Amino acid sequence: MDFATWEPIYERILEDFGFDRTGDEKAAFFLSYMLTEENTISLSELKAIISGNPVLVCGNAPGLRNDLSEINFSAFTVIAADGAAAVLMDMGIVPEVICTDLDGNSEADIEKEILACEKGSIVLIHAHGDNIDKLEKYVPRFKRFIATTQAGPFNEVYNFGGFSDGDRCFFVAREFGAQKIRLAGFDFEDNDVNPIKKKKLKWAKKLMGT
Ligand SMILES: Nc1ncnc2c1ncn2[C@@H]1O[C@H](COP(=O)(O)OP(=O)(O)OP(=O)(O)O)[C@@H](O)[C@H]1O
Ligand SMILES: Nc1nc2c(c(=O)[nH]1)N=C(CO)CN2
Ligand SMILES: [Mg+2]
Repeated sequence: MDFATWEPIYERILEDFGFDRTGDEKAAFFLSYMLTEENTISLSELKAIISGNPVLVCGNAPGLRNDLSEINFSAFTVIAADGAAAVLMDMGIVPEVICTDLDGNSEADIEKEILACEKGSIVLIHAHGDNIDKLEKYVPRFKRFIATTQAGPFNEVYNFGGFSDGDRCFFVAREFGAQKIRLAGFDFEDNDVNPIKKKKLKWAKKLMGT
């Protein structure tokens, strides 16, 4: 999605949450300074594993494990949203792609994302106004990654659309030409979550058009 299309949606999201665009821009700038020639993954590598392939996008709803029990993993490129990566790793599956803002459920989950990266996952690390501390702490531990922002893209900091980890996975699958997208671990109506998460799920549902 080009930024001109995303920007009005982004502005509505900022207003709804009371988030500040400047904070997102500062975080994106901070992340951009952590990119080197060695730790940057090219978009062509990402495209090569998505384009023309069926993609399984995994959210981290409580039903994820159950949903995954029906999946033939060899038929899909797997894209995992933050905590969903840890669930997959615990099942012995290394997702091909992970979208994360590094604020998953626990430090143990982040360690599993770092391990997945070592085992070949392409990790899209997302900068926003509320995760600069996490970027500073964990980004140096990722061997290779792609930097993303929800504000304006610049240099090698990309915006493929989407806000929370799950809907960003979906936008990445679409942007890079997935042949079809199957969802696992998405429960937009989950009431067993805090009010902010509830609002994020409401936006995810809207953005993913379900
Ligand atoms: N019922 C649900 N509870 C939690 N996550 C869900 C649910 N349904 C779908 N998801 C998706 O799973 C993604 C990963 O969830 P998880 O709780 O691991 O990460 P998170 O880091 O807290 O998410 P985010 O940072 O995007 O708020 C979310 O971004 C969301 O889009
Ligand atoms: N500024 C800001 N942006 C976000 C935030 C957040 O807490 N603050 N959380 C997200 C997904 O959890 C995605 N984007
Ligand atoms: Mg997260």
